[in-house]
Amino acid sequence: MKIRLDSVEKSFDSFRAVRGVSLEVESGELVALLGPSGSGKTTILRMVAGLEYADGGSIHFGSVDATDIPVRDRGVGFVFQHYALFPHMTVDENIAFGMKVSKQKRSKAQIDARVADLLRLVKLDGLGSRFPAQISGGQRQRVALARALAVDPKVLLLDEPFGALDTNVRRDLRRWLREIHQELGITTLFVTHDQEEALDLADRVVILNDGQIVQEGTPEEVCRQPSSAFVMKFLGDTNKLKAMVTSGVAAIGNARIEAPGFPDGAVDVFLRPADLDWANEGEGISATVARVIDKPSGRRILAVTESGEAVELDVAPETVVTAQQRGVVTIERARLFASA
Ligand SMILES: Nc1ncnc2c1ncn2[C@@H]1O[C@H](COP(=O)(O)OP(=O)(O)OP(=O)(O)O)[C@@H](O)[C@H]1O
Repeated sequence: MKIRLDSVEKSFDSFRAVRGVSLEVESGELVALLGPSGSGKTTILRMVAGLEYADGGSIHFGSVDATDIPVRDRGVGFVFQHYALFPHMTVDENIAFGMKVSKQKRSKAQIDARVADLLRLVKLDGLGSRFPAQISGGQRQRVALARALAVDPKVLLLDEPFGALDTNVRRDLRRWLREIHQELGITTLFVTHDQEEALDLADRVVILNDGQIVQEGTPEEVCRQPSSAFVMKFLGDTNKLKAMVTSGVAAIGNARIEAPGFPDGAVDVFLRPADLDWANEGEGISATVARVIDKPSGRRILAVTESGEAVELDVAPETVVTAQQRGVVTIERARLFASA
């Protein structure tokens, strides 16, 4: 089922939380809404769910205008970070709950069979008679997903479903969610403020700031072609350095970066740590090492340029470098944006 939002607006008193958001989620697609805290992600999801009404614009499910359809008739399943399971019901009973109260009548045998299928799907076979307090946080969120799927939703809405879990469990769960999505193909809208999670999981990422979409595209598109300094900074660690453009070329240290279309004058150069390297001499930005931090994936050098700007760069683990050493930061890739 395709979801289409057309110029959707939502204000709380005089505060415009969602400002003219238009968005399409194709049938079977998994789209992540990604943005900093307060950017309007949850409000958009709640409007799609029917838990909040839009002040303006429209929301379509397929060809049906769903804007005024109440939540129970929208055919959506949702999982929220703190949408707790019913503590007094077993895992089986939690999963069966939606089917028991649904308008669509099912026999006990049908419900039991469906619960068993879902338990297998979320890899919790054998845990059906436990209570929520007797399983882990990650397992609870898997039960919450099984419960959401039990009533065959047309659309699945997930709001930071793994937000309260630790990093390793989150990583496992998103791989698992990706597999389930591939198997079931339900149109899914996933809210997160975690860039890695969005890029790892989604077919398409929609980046929000201040209630507006600032960029959307595949993970590859938004990573390779960030449309603004905001997106560049939001998607991952980056250094911002000043450079001067003359005749379409930006000069930074003794390195030169193509700057087509930029007028002469100051420009902001954004450099990801992984797009920089360290050399004893050569073309680049002269700097002095302030600190070296060893990480499982390599070494991060914190350096200071001759003009006093801090630069962080990720280098291979075998790079020989020590604090106070002078050298050159070499540039493999850079992004330029008009000076802020
Ligand atoms: N019921 C409400 N009453 C008043 N203001 C609200 C209400 N719900 C949300 N807001 C405000 O609307 C803005 C957007 O909130 P929303 O929860 O959609 O953001 P978010 O991007 O999901 O943030 P987070 O990642 O922190 O959950 C925020 O400034 C928030 O304070």
